[in-house]
Amino acid sequence: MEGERPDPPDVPSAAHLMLTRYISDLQDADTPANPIQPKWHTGRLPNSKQGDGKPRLLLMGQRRSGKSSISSVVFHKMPPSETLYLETTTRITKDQMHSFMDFQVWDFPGHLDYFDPAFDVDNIFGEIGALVWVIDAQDEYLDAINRLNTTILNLQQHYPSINVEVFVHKVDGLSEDYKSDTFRDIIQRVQDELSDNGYENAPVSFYQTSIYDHSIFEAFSKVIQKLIPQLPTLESLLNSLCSTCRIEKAYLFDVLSKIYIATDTSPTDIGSYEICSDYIDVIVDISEIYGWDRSNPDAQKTGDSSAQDVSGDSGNDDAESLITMEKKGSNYLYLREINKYLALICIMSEDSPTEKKALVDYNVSIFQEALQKVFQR
Ligand SMILES: Nc1nc2c(ncn2[C@@H]2O[C@H](COP(=O)(O)OP(=O)(O)OP(=O)(O)O)[C@@H](O)[C@H]2O)c(=O)[nH]1
Repeated sequence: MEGERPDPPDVPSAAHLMLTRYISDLQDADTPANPIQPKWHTGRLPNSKQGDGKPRLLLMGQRRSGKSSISSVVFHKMPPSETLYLETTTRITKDQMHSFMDFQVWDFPGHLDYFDPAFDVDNIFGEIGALVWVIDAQDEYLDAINRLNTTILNLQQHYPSINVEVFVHKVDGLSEDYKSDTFRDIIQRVQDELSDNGYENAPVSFYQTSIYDHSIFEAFSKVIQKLIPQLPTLESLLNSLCSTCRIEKAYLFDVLSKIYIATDTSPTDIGSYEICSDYIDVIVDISEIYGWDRSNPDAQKTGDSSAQDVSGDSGNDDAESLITMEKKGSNYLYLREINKYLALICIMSEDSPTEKKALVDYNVSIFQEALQKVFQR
């Protein structure tokens, strides 16, 4: 299950040169090197009144479309079946998330008209990173689309940089044909309305989601990724790690929410995300039983053996690192806790990855150092 970090192995120089090069470039890592501004909102929130730069996600949509369920399942680990007993939301519910980055999730009651002059529209939309609009695909959705269209058109006039993320939700109960027809129909209706009003390139994206499978986590991963300014740097680091160690797919996960904040740029499929996400559950369960409270400074001072860094790496504040190799069909999974919030999971299909484990360990530790410079916290 766990292994000690070995002495740096005798690796081919090209292998670690590639990653160390990224470290030396990292002074600029906060700002993507590309001078072209990304078309999505980067979470920097230049208009932020508080200037706290904490992206805010708004959850909006019709009554009973599933907004509170999504927030409870993704951010509070509520089992999906328990959402049946959620009460209707009557006031705006604000959740503060403290994870690899701080952000807020605001859950809106379904019946509110946000553009009513009684509301301080600037206070609601002035500082947001993304608007997640939830449509119940099992219900009559024309009203929902009309409201969505009105909202997008309003936003386009006053806050054109806000990402609108449309979740076509509750697709679990639909047949494959009906599901794809509904999805296409919704996209068509929104795009027609936008182009009729001259907004061809509005930042609107669509996802099929359900709280009963991994789709909601995958969709949220993509929403959150657009708010991470360092995303291009993270992707480059992961690409480099994959090519150096011949890893098929690497994900950087936020352990608690199971959102992946970055992956290498090879094609993603939901199957590999599911395997990794289930694996995180296993690790979280095991570390709840056998883990230790790393925030306890006394334990380190007294040299309590239960609080030792399992990696044996005593200079590292985010000390615990966990290495696992497991055979899953023909694939192997490698997990390493990167810091308090993040874990790296790699999928490999080598015949015998144990032979190159030292190389992977070494490169992952370099990746870990690089990441600490990208995410200061
Ligand atoms: N089948 C299915 N049901 C879902 C899904 N997500 C939510 N639900 C159900 O939808 C119902 C309404 O969910 P809520 O989360 O309360 O909806 P809401 O949008 O917050 O509703 P308001 O608070 O009234 O605005 C609950 O019974 C949930 O169990 C889903 O993905 N699939």
